[in-house]
Amino acid sequence: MTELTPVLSEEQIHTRIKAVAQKISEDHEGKNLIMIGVLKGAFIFLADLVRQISIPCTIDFIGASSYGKEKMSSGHVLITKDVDLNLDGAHVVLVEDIVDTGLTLSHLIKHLENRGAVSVKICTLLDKHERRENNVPLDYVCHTIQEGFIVGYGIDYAEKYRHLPAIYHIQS
Ligand SMILES: O=P(O)(O)OC[C@H]1O[C@H](OP(=O)(O)OP(=O)(O)O)[C@H](O)[C@@H]1O
Ligand SMILES: Nc1nc2[nH]cnc2c(=O)[nH]1
Ligand SMILES: [Mg+2]
Repeated sequence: MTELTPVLSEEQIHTRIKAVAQKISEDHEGKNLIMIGVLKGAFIFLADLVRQISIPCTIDFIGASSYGKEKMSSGHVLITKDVDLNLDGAHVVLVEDIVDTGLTLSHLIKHLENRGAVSVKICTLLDKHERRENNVPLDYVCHTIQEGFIVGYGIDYAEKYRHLPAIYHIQS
């Protein structure tokens, strides 16, 4: 039987989003800010985060998938959709739902720098420590968790549970 245990409520998520959005806005005052969400998992987080940003910014998405994984990362990152905007001279905030091994991010940071971004900062909803392999610098972190498999608020297990408004541990 599949069991969902609450980890973060909607209120806990939104309180941190407001604080992090304020910090991103302060740090990027006067800069060409592009907020880039990593599909699919970050789609809900990005939508809530940008509505709390108080300076002008543009928005885009990049599609990435660590293929072959169910609850395991395979070690390969595939870019399934590239950014459409021109990144020359841009200050990018790359928005992730969860950082686990760090593999997806380390691949995407290099890719965005190669596309011409002046700076690439990382904003993640969840920083999960358990399986970190790549030491990526996380500039804006909403919540830290140690272990377990998470679903909800954009984050899936086998494409299910993304629609849940809060965050849960899943056990099957
Ligand atoms: O730090 P890592 O070990 O690389 O794992 C984190 C990535 O894994 C998940 O995406 P996934 O590739 O499962 O695709 P999805 O966003 O479409 O669900 C999650 O959304 C992150 O993007
Ligand atoms: N759904 C889900 N995907 C992940 N990808 C890397 N870590 C996780 C996790 O805890 N949950
Ligand atoms: Mg993802």
